[in-house]
Amino acid sequence: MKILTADQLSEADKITIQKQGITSEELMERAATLVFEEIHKRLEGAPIPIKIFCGIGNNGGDGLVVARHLIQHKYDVQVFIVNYSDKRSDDFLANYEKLKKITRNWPISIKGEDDFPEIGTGDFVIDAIFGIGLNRPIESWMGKLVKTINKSGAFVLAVDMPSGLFSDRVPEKDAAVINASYTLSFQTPKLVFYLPQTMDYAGEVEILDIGLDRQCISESKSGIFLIEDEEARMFYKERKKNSHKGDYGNVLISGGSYGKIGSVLLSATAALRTGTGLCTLYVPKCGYQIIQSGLPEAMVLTDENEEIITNFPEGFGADVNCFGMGVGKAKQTVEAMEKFLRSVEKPVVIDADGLNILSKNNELLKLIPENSVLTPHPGELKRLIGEWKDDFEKLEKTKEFSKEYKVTLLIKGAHTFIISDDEIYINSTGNPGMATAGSGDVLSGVITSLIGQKYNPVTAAVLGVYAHGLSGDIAASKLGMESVLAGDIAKNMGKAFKLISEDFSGYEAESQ
Ligand SMILES: NC(=O)C1=CN([C@@H]2O[C@H](COP(=O)(O)OP(=O)(O)OC[C@H]3O[C@@H](n4cnc5c(N)ncnc54)[C@H](OP(=O)(O)O)[C@@H]3O)[C@@H](O)[C@H]2O)[C@H](O)CC1
Ligand SMILES: [K+]
Repeated sequence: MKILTADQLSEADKITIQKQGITSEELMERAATLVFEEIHKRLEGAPIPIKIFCGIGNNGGDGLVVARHLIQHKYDVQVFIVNYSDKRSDDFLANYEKLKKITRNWPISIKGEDDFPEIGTGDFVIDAIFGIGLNRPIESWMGKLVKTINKSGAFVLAVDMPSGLFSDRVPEKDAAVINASYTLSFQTPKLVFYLPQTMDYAGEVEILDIGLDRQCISESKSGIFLIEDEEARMFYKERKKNSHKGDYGNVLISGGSYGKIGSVLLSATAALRTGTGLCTLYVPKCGYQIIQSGLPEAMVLTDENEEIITNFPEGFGADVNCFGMGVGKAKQTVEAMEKFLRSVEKPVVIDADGLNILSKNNELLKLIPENSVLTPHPGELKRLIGEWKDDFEKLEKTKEFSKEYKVTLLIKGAHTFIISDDEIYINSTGNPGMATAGSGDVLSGVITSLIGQKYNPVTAAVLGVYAHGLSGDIAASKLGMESVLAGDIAKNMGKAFKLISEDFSGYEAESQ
């Protein structure tokens, strides 16, 4: 799903009104009715106290529409108008009048701290103070109101955006921003729902299709995409009946050192479980028996050194190479990596210590073949591209790096970002159970495997991250998050691809 900016959404808003021949009030009614329906579906008429805080713009207008429907369905509702200015929007005013006609319990105006209501843990708060129209930090008594709501312990549902959260920048430290439990957002996801510094404000996010003009959305220029089941299925290529192992890639994974042979074993297991035809590992001598007995399906080549990699096999001719997990940073290993980079022409996958070697030996960067995939976690990324001020700058600097060296980079996290040139793909699968040793080694194996199966490297990275997360979700649904091991992520890969290629209903049924 495409991610649009606030300006693009406002534009789509106008074009929709024009093309569909509706008024903006009708569009508000449509959007906010969907919010009501979602709430009604969950509350099923429960008599809990609902407090709706409405601003005086269109986000506030949405709040008034939701209030009207809830009252008409006999919910216990009190509306508060956060009366910070006289500049009320037309649609706010129209809905204010409509609300007054259906209830004697008129909205209460809040003009300062003295008007703040008591808010308790048992309340259901709807935040409709500001949406995508926020253009400056929330200040004075309004800021205190936001902080009071946050401290109340009530369940907070944000309409479109948590108030105080900008769609295009990170709030200042101590800024007043609603900490929503749940956000129902209109039409497209917003980038800030997925960035580590801002994602917690939104809580759980659901996107409501409010029927904005499809053509306008598809023509809106955006380089940011949320990757969900639909996209993953689009990328997936079925295995042909008339095929053999040579069609699915000859992969060489080089890595490991004494005490870290498990990293390569995990990568290779993941590559084979992702469908690789032939998998060879290049490891120090000490890894030979471990690999042969741990993964008989893999072939092993050993370095002349017992404990570290000091060389790179010449003329092996793999379809794709992966280098780095567990290799350490010894001088001879750096030389081996240089030899590796000089000897390969096709895109490679570089992970872990391979990345740390690159950040310490910048002259190697220009040797990386075009279209290669680099898979850093945030610490490794920082060593590669330098410090960043905030998540937005992190994205910009990563894009610059990607353009300069013509590579795809991952930024691993709760939502892994895949960055290639000017495009950003945000992954939607995965869970905190995957924050475990070796999880990254498995991911490198999956991406390497997909490149070997002739996916282009960007698609391999996007689909690989998605499948890795989905496999982790399957593992967590069986084992519980705490018990997920990296090996479980590799083990469930087939099931993940089965879901991607078939349909997701089975997974939903199983995880309940
Ligand atoms: N686009 C859609 O798909 C639809 C959106 N809807 C809803 O509309 C809001 C956006 O509404 P808008 O009126 O543009 O903006 P807000 O309600 O978020 O804000 C209202 C005005 O408040 C002023 N402002 C901004 N920041 C602050 C602040 N920190 N303190 C005080 N005042 C502030 C600003 O006006 P100024 O003239 O003072 O700059 C805003 O314009 C969207 O989020 C949806 O909820 C439709 O209902 C359906 C379609
Ligand atoms: K809001």
